[in-house]
Amino acid sequence: MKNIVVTGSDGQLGRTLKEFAQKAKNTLFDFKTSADLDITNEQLVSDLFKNQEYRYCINCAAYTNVEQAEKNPDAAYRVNSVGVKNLAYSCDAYGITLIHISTDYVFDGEKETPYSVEDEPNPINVYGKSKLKGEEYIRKTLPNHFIVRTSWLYSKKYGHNFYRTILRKALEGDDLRVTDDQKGCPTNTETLAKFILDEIIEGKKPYGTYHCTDGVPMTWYDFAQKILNENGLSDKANLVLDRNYRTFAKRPKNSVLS
Ligand SMILES: NC(=O)C1=CN([C@@H]2O[C@H](COP(=O)(O)OP(=O)(O)OC[C@H]3O[C@@H](n4cnc5c(N)ncnc54)[C@H](OP(=O)(O)O)[C@@H]3O)[C@@H](O)[C@H]2O)C=CC1
Ligand SMILES: Cc1cn([C@H]2C[C@H](O)[C@@H](COP(=O)(O)OP(=O)(O)O[C@H]3O[C@@H](C)C(=O)[C@@H](O)[C@H]3O)O2)c(=O)[nH]c1=O
Repeated sequence: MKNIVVTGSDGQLGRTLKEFAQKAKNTLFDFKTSADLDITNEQLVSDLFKNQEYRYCINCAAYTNVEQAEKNPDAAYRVNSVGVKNLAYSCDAYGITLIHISTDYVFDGEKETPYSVEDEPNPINVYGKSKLKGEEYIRKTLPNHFIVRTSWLYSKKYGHNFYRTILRKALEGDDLRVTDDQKGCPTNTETLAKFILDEIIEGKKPYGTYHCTDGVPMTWYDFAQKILNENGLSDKANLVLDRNYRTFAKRPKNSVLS
């Protein structure tokens, strides 16, 4: 029997894992929302991990608001760096394997070709820097870890993401102004959940860093077009290419992961 705790379980990835967990055999899942377990509270994390017999911790908890992170870096670092450090520390103390999710935004986007796990990170925004720090704490303190970087994550059903924002705006009849100045691979949370459960946990991959995406590079504008097509809204919606779409945070021009 595998005992798995999932932190940040009310986010889009956490909720997808919860759905998949219903089909998993020989596995006991313990889903912890931010209200159940605040990963920034070292004592709470330690007390929980000490008293349970977890074999894995899948960390889906994160500060993911890229724009807000620029305005409130402390909040982003607290969750994405200090919170992750707390998890790594307690995982090490109680013999738990940490499966941690990271991001394409650890790269600066200056490379012309896809980024491999061997490429040197160099984040250009606060969110990316805070996530890289989290990765570094894990590598420093915990040998038994998996760091899985993904990109442009979306769920059609749960949470806040580009897919659901574009769909909502289109259905409300808003004009869609979307940039094409970045290239990345949109990734469905279902792909990532399967990778974690089937390939990492069941497939027994060696510890280390992995990239997991849906493997089809595109711009945000291409992605918006795809979302409209998929939902039969291409003719009705007004999608406009807007290279001046204003954002506070810098984002990597190319963050395609190989
Ligand atoms: N979204 C994306 O496009 C991408 C995400 N990733 C990474 O994938 C992982 C999953 O992301 P995703 O599911 O999209 O994220 P979401 O923003 O959907 O969910 C994050 C969850 O973390 C919780 N959380 C925040 N702070 C804490 C805390 N201190 N303690 C415990 N829980 C907390 C949130 O709870 P609450 O809402 O209550 O604050 C929320 O339920 C993250 O590591 C993210 O960095 C990587 C690449 C792309
Ligand atoms: C909603 C919207 C965004 N955009 C632009 C802004 C930005 O440059 C780009 C993406 O915007 P978003 O704010 O939706 O996505 P963003 O927050 O940049 O998404 C990122 O989230 C973090 C958590 C990650 O780890 C990354 O992999 C990535 O998915 O598209 C438009 O041009 N038009 C729009 O209507």
